[in-house]
Amino acid sequence: MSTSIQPRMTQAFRFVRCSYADGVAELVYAFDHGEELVERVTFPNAPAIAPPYQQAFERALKLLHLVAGVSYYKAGVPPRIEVVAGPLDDGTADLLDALYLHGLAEFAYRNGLDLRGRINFPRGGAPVAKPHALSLPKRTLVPIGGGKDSLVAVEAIKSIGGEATAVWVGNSELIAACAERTGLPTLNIKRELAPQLFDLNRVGAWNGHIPVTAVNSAILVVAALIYGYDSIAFANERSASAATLEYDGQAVNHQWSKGYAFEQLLSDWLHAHVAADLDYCSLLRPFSELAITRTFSKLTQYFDAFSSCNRNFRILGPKPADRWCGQCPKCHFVFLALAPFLSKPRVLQIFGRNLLDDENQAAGFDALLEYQDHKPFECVGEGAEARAAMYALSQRSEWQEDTLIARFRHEILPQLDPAELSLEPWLKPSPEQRIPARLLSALAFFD
Ligand SMILES: CC(=O)N[C@H]1[C@@H](OP(=O)(O)OP(=O)(O)OC[C@H]2O[C@@H](n3ccc(=O)[nH]c3=O)[C@H](O)[C@@H]2O)O[C@H](CO)[C@@H](O)[C@@H]1O[C@H](C)C(=O)N[C@@H](C)C(=O)N[C@@H](CCC(=O)O)C(=O)O
Ligand SMILES: Nc1ncnc2c1ncn2[C@@H]1O[C@H](COP(=O)(O)OP(=O)(O)OP(=O)(O)O)[C@@H](O)[C@H]1O
Repeated sequence: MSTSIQPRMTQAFRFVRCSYADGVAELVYAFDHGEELVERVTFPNAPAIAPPYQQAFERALKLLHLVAGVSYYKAGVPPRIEVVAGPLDDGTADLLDALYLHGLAEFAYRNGLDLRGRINFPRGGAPVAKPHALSLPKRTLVPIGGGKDSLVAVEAIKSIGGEATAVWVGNSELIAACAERTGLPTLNIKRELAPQLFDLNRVGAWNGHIPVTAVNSAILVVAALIYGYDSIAFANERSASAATLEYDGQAVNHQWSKGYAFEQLLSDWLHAHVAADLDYCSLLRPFSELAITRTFSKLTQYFDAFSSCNRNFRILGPKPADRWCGQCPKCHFVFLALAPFLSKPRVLQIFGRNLLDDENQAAGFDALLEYQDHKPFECVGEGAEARAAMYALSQRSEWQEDTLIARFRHEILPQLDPAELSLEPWLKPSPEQRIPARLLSALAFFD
């Protein structure tokens, strides 16, 4: 298939319509009045929507349409945004304005664009009546990403006997294997991007990172109403709220839609628009990456199945041969963050190599430490926690002589304040979280 659209030359991005039938949601977009771009999300074995859930479902579907549009909008970033169904109520417009501005901040920074003042969803629609509780079944959708964080969240919920389903979006066999390994019931939702998007990329559309966690979240809100769940528990860590860098007075955070600001916006929006008893939260919000890797280090049953390397999750591009590419910031960070809590042979067994004994990886680890570089545009912990992990390894005889640890000791450590290198503060939870009362006792799993 080919396309005649020149997205960078267009005047308007249009949310044309969305529909749902027989488990398939169709989300339709267009630039100006050009050809339609249709994304499909398929919910397997979907039962008919129960009548009391109908209004909530329609609102959730509309939100999914608006959120998933970010993949296409970014191809052209035209000056106008139009919603054919009519203007949004102010609360919905606020959510979308924030999501597109902050969720595309990395995209804008890397493409030399400034989206401030450009993203204005049409507003002024009638306010919606606040929804009642729907008496949703007391069970939880736990999204699985194939990496350590969601597996920790699963085990925390299992530890309190919570009823839960492991759910994932997309076709990843790696995620499917992790989901099976949890022993929970599983649910795999399919997502098919409009095929023209790949053609647009080939002919020079704007391209870059999008807030994909927001898209997955909106899909799971729809799923909660189709299948009947009262909560969606992501595994987004505290460190995800920290900006990757500041530029021209704006925080640029690769992980914005994993951060606490987005969690609060979406959770409030759901209570105001969808159902008083549908909770959206992150179970790992109080914890740093290091607190999570410490907990994960005890979950040995997943060591031969998980991978945090995002190259596994490409739709089109090449994937690593053996789960860990060993070259990317996620591989670097997870290696570094797990190592303080495991024996060295265990770490090398998981990754199949010693990334800290390879001088070619120096620049990658320097970026994690924010040494002569900024934090990478990836889902990695804060610079200060990477420095604490590196310091911990530099004090252990089995790691001390490895090339990059030795370099850290001689070159970088003398420039650091020893008072800021302890692991301990990173292992303490912080108070910020939106976890519903029913799941709060799962936090004891991290003690
Ligand atoms: C897997 C991955 O990291 N993909 C990013 C990569 O995409 P690439 O071009 O290398 O290949 P594909 O993944 O096959 O994508 C092909 C094109 O499709 C478009 N696209 C894809 C998915 C989507 O949801 N929307 C899309 O528009 C896009 O044009 C692709 O080029 O580089 C892209 C450009 O920088 C990124 O957009 C791809 O990121 C995916 C959306 C993705 O799923 N990334 C997650 C692994 C990810 O980054 N997760 C974050 C969560 C942060 C958040 O706030 O949500 C994280 O782990 O930190
Ligand atoms: N394909 C997916 N479907 C559903 N949820 C996903 C998917 N990919 C990631 N997520 C969820 O998004 C959140 C952030 O993803 P992230 O990659 O940080 O977590 P992870 O894969 O569990 O762990 P890691 O940090 O080791 O990669 C997690 O709750 C994860 O379950």
